[in-house]
Amino acid sequence: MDEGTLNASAIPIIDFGPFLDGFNKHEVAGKMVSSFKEIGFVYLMNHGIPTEKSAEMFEWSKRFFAQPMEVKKLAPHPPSGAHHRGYSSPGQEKVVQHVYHPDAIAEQRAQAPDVKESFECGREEDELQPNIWLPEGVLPGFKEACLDFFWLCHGVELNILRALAIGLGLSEDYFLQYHTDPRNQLRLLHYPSVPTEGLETEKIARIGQHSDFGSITLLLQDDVGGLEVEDPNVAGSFCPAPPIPGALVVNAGDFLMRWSNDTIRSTIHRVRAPPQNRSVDGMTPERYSIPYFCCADFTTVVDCIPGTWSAERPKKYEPISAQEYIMKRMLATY
Ligand SMILES: O=C(O)CCC(=O)C(=O)O
Ligand SMILES: [Fe+2]
Repeated sequence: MDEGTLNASAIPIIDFGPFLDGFNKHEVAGKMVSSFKEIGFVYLMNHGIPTEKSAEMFEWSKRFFAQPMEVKKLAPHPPSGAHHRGYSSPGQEKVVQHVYHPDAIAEQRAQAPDVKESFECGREEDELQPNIWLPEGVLPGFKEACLDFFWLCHGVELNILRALAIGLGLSEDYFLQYHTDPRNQLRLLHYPSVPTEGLETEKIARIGQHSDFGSITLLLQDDVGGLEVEDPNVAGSFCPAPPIPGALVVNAGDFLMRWSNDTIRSTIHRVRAPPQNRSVDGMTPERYSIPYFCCADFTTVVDCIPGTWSAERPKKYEPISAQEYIMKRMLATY
């Protein structure tokens, strides 16, 4: 692995409890924004997702991925990334960073496919990207568990957006006006056990380096490890973001970077072999994670927030339509 100048402790651990109970909102909000400005990631404790709820969701994820391939394919992800729902088998999706030409995408995919499988869902009423479930009677309870978890994460998202607004000196509900019609995506990820050598020699990837597209991402990971975050001061140098029991990893996506005129970072990250060699017989153990991608309403035009730009510090980004940006990036991954 690359030698980073950051270490695990470079991503601050913040107790969100005093924000939620109103005891010390401004201090928590300030710490979160500082950390988003420095590294784009935080570990949140007391975030509002009860431990038993995340444990249950991981159990459902394991049950889903343990189904035979022909069963999982009964909820098939469509061939295009524009309808990002249902099951994708290993190699079907390749996450890329601002690569849009089909030949260039094909080349990256051939070099190192992402060896992961995933299941994506949104809210049930999303008419633009309808959910794709297993047929009735197959894995009963799975759909309800996913939808419950989707809404639980949405509540946590709104609280984090409130804190970020306060930390940026805006009114508490500033970002809420752009998050009224959730186009969010709950993703179950399973990285099967693979030869460690393949990961080390980069012939295979777990997830290639990328920034997230939306406002913020909430991420739960199991205890295997392997998530790495780019050192914001040294391009190409990565440090581990190891699992911390009970913590929710929260990172800023491209929209927050653009809203804040590049003061908040949408940091590049990837998943590789876990830092401690955990191979057994040359195989890296399987890994499960659950990201929840929070997106701005598709009608939003994401533009630099007043106060983040001036004659001396011009806007770095043109205003963009949230829907167009998300679609452009998703199309490049399938
Ligand atoms: O599996 C992980 O820990 C990270 C996944 C991720 O970065 C993504 O799906 O965007
Ligand atoms: Fe990501």
